[in-house]
Amino acid sequence: MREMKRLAVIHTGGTIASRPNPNGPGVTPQTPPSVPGLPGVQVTDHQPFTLPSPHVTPTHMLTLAQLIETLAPTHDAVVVTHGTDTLEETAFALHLLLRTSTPVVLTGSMRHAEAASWDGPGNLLDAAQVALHPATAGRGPLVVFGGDVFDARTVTKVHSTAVDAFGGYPGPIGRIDRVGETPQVRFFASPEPRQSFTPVQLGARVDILYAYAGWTGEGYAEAAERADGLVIAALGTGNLPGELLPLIETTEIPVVIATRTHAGPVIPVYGYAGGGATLVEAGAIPASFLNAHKARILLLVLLSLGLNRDAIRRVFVDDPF
Ligand SMILES: NC(=O)C[C@H](N)C(=O)O
Repeated sequence: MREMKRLAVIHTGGTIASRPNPNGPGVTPQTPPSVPGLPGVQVTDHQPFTLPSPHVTPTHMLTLAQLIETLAPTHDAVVVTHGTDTLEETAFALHLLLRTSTPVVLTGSMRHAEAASWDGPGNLLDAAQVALHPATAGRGPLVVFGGDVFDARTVTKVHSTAVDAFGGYPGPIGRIDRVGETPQVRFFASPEPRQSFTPVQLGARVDILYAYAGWTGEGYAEAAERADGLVIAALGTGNLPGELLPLIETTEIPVVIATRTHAGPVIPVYGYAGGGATLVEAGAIPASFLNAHKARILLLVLLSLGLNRDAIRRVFVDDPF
């Protein structure tokens, strides 16, 4: 007889666990969903916390990583349900923190359990079947949403209400569809080597500043004073107004430059004051393809490990992550 597969489902809240609030306005996370129809699979449910994802912090992400590491040796796969607003930050944190090779898939929903168009059960079944599929091993944590399979490094929420809420350049790395009840899982990319980091806490403070036309550095000095590291969602390939250059030159803490555009890398092209080449010369660290909020997660992991600015630069610039 074929052995039952073991799937751990970790519920953390979000719209997929939400319904109208009986005591007040709006919808709130209440009851976690169950995975619909998975014959031959033994499912165990875990609920480390039940939060709307805007309330999820890096400390919750670390707790989740530790729970996954304890469940992984006795399970074939792990699914995490999560609110969609910060799902990509948790997915990327898990990408950095997890050492296990047990497949981990995150999902959520855009419509709550009492909405006619609730997308929770479909996404949850998709996530479970992708997680249990043999081709999923070795890919690091994935996000499955609307049938698309995304890499944790590149996935981003691209729509505030649509059911197909996730995308991100260069797009999905796989897809799940069904013929009858049989899942058809296809991947379009090969697994890549990853390194993992093991901080015991994520207590560093990293603030994000958002660049705009006419920014002369408002808020920069205060942020540099209170934080252990800064990320700037900069313009284009990683450029800023000229007024920012002297501020960055005199900043001792790591300053990471991401782009506020929705695709493409940060590269040191421009040599005018505040251009990317001058910022890198002034000590700023380019975030490559990471968006600002994922660059923040990497920076706070590295700061929490006690790495200095040069070591942090090496991880951002040289190492696969
Ligand atoms: N669709 C969702 O899950 C959004 C919700 N505000 C959350 O992130 O918790």
